[in-house]
Amino acid sequence: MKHSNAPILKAINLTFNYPHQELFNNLSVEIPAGITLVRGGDGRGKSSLLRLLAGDLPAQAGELQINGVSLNEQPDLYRRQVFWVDPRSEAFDQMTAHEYFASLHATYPKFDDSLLPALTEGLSLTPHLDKKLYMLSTGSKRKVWLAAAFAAGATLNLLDDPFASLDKASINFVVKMLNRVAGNSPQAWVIALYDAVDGVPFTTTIDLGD
Ligand SMILES: Nc1ncnc2c1ncn2[C@@H]1O[C@H](COP(=O)(O)OP(=O)(O)OP(=O)(O)O)[C@@H](O)[C@H]1O
Repeated sequence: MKHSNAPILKAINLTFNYPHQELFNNLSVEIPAGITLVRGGDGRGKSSLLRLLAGDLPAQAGELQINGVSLNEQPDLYRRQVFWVDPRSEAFDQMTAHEYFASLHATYPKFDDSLLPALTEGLSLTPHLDKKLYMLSTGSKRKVWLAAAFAAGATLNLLDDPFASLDKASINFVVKMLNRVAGNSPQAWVIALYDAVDGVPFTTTIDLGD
């Protein structure tokens, strides 16, 4: 048996539709280690698919498993394997970035503080670490989520439009980090984008159409 080739996430016959917007009917996908691109035009359901995989949006039918742990049967254990933040979240607004990072240890036992100085430096976040998140610009707040993702050590990492609102230097840094984590074989990274970007080593594409 080649365990290393087993998919990290299995979605089986997922169905999710909004009342006036059909999105997914019996969608089955397997996500391996490495970087998976979820691509699609405006409104094709990229964000909704990430939220479904995170266990944030409940599917109307179907099954999700990460390394054999079922979202339906063991929701807490499933969610602890996932790093996901809705980029527009205001849930952590009263925390500083430092406090937010510290709060993640409870959920992610592999959260690696030793990575934070290089991550915050690479994303030019260092001057903002002691500000409450509501004080940060959209781009800086998105950088906090990105730094957290790269430090969390979660099995499945879901990034919604990770280059949005970022300056060029930070985009280059995120591309560099994605190249680094692409080889972390127990980890899967799922990245929702309008289209592929140069320099990111995608291994799999889930195409939601234009
Ligand atoms: N809460 C909701 N109620 C009803 N329809 C919704 C809701 N949220 C999203 N939709 C619709 O579902 C579709 C998919 O939305 P979603 O945000 O998942 O798409 P997306 O591919 O991420 O698009 P974008 O990149 O434009 O955000 C869109 O047509 C959107 O208008």
